[in-house]
Amino acid sequence: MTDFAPRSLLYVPGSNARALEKAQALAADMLIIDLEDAVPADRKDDARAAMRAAVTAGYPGKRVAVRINGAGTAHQAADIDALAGLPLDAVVLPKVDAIADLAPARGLGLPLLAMIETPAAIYAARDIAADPGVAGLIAGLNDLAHELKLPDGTDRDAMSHAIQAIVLAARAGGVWCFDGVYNAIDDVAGFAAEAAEGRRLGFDGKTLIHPSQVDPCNAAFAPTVREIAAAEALVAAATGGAQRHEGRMIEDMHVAAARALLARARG
Ligand SMILES: CC(C)(COP(=O)(O)OP(=O)(O)OC[C@H]1O[C@@H](n2cnc3c(N)ncnc32)[C@H](O)[C@@H]1OP(=O)(O)O)[C@@H](O)C(=O)NCCC(=O)NCCSC(=O)C[C@H](O)C(=O)O
Ligand SMILES: [Mg+2]
Repeated sequence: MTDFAPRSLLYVPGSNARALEKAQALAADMLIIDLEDAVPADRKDDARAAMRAAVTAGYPGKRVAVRINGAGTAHQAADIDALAGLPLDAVVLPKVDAIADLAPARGLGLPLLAMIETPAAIYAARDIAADPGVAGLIAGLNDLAHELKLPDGTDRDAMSHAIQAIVLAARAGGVWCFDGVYNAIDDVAGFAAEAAEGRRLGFDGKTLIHPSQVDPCNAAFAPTVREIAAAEALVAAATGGAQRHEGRMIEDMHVAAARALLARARG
């Protein structure tokens, strides 16, 4: 994968031909073609075939991953077989509860994006993120809410400890981390608020379920004009060590962060 983390990762059901086609023209940084929860059990074979055809035809300019079914399911082995020889950027593994769950996909030789979506996974996230095959963690907050037996519609503040644990584990392991999906596809303001919150919490990007979420997500995770100007001023003013800059103390880590933001802005 390229150096920069994808900001927007759009799930595209492998069983939805129109969505696979439409994804060509969307500005998502990464497509995640889904063979898991979006695909009914009796359509898994069709979805694998459609996924292979779509990936073989290609998605120019986009990174492409496939989410396979989880370890211990009846579907995973056939999913892994279906990935053979495809030009993928990553494989998304759902419901990774322990590093043992990574084993079946290791032979693919592709970066793994491990989904953290159970209480057990929250406690194992540090080990999972430290695994050399893992390139990033993805929060699976629908499943986590279910596993936690949260009432339907509960604010995600109820999962704040778990969400921060995912970011902490990813940073400790030096890998990317991506926020969970926002289910209310018609709630534009709600999506924007949650995407902004995800960035504030330290996520690199957000997983998405609908084309309408792509552009707002890219905007939420891109440096703003104001941030770019502030970073340029900070870098220009930096002399090394602690100093006063525009009414606050800055040190070397602030300069490093400003340089990283500018590099991200240049793409
Ligand atoms: C959520 C949806 C089922 C909504 O479907 P629908 O009401 O049919 O959508 P629209 O009519 O508004 O669609 C408009 C057009 O956009 C295309 N479309 C829709 N979704 C996608 C998509 N994801 N990628 C590409 N294109 C898409 C439609 O085909 C329409 O096209 P056109 O004909 O030109 O008008 C649907 O959006 C959907 O299925 N989304 C993805 C669902 C999914 O993948 N779910 C699994 C991943 S989320 C998850 O598992 C969470 C995690 O594991 C956790 O635990 O939290
Ligand atoms: Mg899930």
